[in-house]
Amino acid sequence: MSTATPALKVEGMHKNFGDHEVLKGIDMTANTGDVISIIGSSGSGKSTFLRCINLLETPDSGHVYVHGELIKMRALADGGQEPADKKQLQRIRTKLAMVFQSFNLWSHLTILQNVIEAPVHVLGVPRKQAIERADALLHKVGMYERRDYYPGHISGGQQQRAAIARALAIEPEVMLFDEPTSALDPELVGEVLKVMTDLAEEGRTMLVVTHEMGFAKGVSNKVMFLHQGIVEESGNPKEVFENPKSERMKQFLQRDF
Ligand SMILES: Nc1ncnc2c1ncn2[C@@H]1O[C@H](COP(=O)(O)OP(=O)(O)OP(=O)(O)O)[C@@H](O)[C@H]1O
Repeated sequence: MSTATPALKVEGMHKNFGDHEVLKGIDMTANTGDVISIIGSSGSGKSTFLRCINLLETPDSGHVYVHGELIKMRALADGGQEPADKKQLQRIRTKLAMVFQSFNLWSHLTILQNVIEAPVHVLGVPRKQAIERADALLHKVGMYERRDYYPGHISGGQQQRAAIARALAIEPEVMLFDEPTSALDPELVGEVLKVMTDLAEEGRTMLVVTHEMGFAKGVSNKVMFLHQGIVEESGNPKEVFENPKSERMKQFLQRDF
């Protein structure tokens, strides 16, 4: 058992949308190098959980620690909460890179410009140095040849690989992937999963919301199965897929993916 500070720790996360309680107290620990697949049926709260970690959505309660540092929140009169320290949040967000289902590249910027945007304008990296690093990352994801293209002129798989290079460019401690292959045509899924598998093998810490059971089973070292906003089952993929304990997990696995 590792005694090192976890890369990411979540305690008791709750989130409501109106009367709908979407997250009902989620706990999670990601150690450095963990690749955690978050699986579950549509609407179980997977994306909401990921978005509450980097505060794209504000959790109603719960604690998030990034490398031991608590993201400070303050209570609101209506019972919710909000980030208490904008500067801290901005700094912590640079440690948590997000890759979205729909890529979210800036359409008016070339691929290279997309990748250097945050390093230059948020982190203050000198432009020349940012370009050198971006070029190396674009090589890594097989997108160097397309560095001067605009997102609208390349395939979805290429856009997603560029988005992964953009996420890597801030040198994050944890990468959050929100269904990164769900918007892709089936023939383009493999190229993105290949890049993600390479990152996993390099020892990157990754949380991946996914419907790709091959990835969850074969690449991740931990699996978290959400059902109606609770962690119904979690463990290593072998345990969870080959010897599921909960009836819900058994039913989920019988589905046709
Ligand atoms: N901004 C929002 N406002 C209101 N309801 C929301 C919002 N975002 C999510 N929800 C609701 O919260 C529930 C969980 O959604 P979420 O996207 O987290 O599920 P999911 O497990 O990621 O599903 P999927 O696999 O279909 O993406 C759903 O019922 C959804 O309609």
